[in-house]
Amino acid sequence: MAKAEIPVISFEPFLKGDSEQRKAVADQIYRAFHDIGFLYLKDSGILQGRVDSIFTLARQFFDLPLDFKKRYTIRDPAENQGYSPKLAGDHRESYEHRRFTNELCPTSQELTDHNPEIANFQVIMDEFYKECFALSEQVLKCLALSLGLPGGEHYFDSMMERSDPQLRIMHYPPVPAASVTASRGADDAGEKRAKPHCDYGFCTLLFQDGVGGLEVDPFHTGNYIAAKPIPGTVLINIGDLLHRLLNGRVKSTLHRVVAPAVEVADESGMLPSRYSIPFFVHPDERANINPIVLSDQEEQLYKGVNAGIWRAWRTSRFYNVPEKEKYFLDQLGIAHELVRTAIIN
Ligand SMILES: O=C(O)CCC(=O)C(=O)O
Ligand SMILES: [Fe+2]
Repeated sequence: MAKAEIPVISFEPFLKGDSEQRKAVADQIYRAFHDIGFLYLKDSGILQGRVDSIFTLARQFFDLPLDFKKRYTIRDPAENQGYSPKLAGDHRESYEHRRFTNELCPTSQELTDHNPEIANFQVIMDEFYKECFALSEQVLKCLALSLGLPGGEHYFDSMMERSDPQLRIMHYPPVPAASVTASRGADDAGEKRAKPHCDYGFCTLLFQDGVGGLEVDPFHTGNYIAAKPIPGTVLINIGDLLHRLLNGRVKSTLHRVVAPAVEVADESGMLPSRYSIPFFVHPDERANINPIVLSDQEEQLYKGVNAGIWRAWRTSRFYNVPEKEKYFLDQLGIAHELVRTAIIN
């Protein structure tokens, strides 16, 4: 069994090196995704200053009055754009930003009326989005290169050209330490901020603040390990759709977010808030995700699915809309299979 440790990989030789160096990085990346489904990428090309400014923007946005934020509430789970107040079971609020659809994005005028410091929300989100998008394309190239997929490193190009990933800014509000102690069960690491789940797209780039709490269950045995924030890195993990497309070669791994230890409570008994910024990479919604087999002996482990219906199914589930969830699941025709984990979001 592979070691339960999330590796730190430098991307620089891939970005600046010759073909041999690029292949060596691609192989390290594939190995990490194969073994554990998570890795930390350093020297990714995304500058820390850019990451810091998006965290500042997130804090400013979530500090706005709830009534104001609710004006931009997500209307349709399949569209998945806009603000989302705390959902049952989780302790977080979020805002989703897309590439092509941002009707629920507050304008600079609307924002500055409330806080003169938050101008250019959309511009800053769009710029960060572009950097995350470009990095995710490079990471997919690594997988294609390492596995020798048809078309070489361009294997994913057609699936990404019109793809519409989602950049989420997320705020976990402070938690009363007393509630964490009260809810702690024998095998419970404390009040959960995000329940255990696998991501459902191709892969996720995650930026987190210094508070910590993200945990990963590498072998789905219930033995969670901490995915601590490492400054200057991007944490990247595989989602269910890429696990399917690569016929199980890379792992979509369970993870959750727990509250900090009660010892770090402030004098009023509150545990600190937390901010995180995931970029969920989804392929073009028209793409058919047909598990790839690389030899005559290899069997397809999963049925092919349409990427758009898959995403609509999983977002309906995430936002608790059971009738839509059932509708899209029926269209996929995979009810009998219900992915590899019992717990999904
Ligand atoms: O907040 C985090 O660190 C992780 C959040 C997460 O896993 C998710 O939103 O899918
Ligand atoms: Fe996640």
